[in-house]
Amino acid sequence: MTGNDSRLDSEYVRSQLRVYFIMGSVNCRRPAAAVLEEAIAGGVTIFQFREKGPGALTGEDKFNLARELQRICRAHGVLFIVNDDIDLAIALNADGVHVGQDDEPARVLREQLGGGKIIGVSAHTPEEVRQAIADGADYLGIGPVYPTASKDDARPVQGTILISDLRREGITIPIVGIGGITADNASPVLAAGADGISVISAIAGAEHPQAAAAAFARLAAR
Ligand SMILES: C=C1C=NC(C(F)(F)F)=NC1=N
Repeated sequence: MTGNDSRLDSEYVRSQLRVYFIMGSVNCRRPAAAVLEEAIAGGVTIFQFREKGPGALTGEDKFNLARELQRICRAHGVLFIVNDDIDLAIALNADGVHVGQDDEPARVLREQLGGGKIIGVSAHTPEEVRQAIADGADYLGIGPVYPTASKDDARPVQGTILISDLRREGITIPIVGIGGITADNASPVLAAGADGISVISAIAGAEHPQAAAAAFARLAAR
């Protein structure tokens, strides 16, 4: 039994971040469960359920889809993370949550979620990074690295500069880059010092999600 505020080993978290697939029903061209099965077969290492935007499911439909996608992740040993919806994460005993700057700080969430859960925080500036680390985040989502169509209120595109600045300053917290990442532009994100790349439409919107995921897995292999 883990204590209410116990944290997973940082190196374990880092190892799981290589190919971070994020999606909800609105991102998929075909049923989300089929897309997730393909993405996992292609080699994604961690999944985030992010049911957001016009047409997103709510209530019981959202809960049922989340539970179906969690079942698929568990069947393949892939971590299942919930975006923003803490109550849903608790109800499903998800492996963790990912929150933005306008959500509760990581230390509060850790109490609510119980021990042994992963808490990821979006950070866009050095100040947000410092605060998230102080609050006990397990990893940071930094971006948008490139222009993105997946988030209509994205912050200004920043390239890989903040990622490389943090590593140059010796900040070692696990980091994933996010925002407009494709197989053609993923390598500079890893070269800048990110431990993984996170992807929505390049996999969810692909004609063949398994092949798309496999391309990222090849790029992200150590
Ligand atoms: C806005 C987001 C920023 N980063 C990430 C992650 F890739 F998981 F770190 N997920 C999000 N939903």
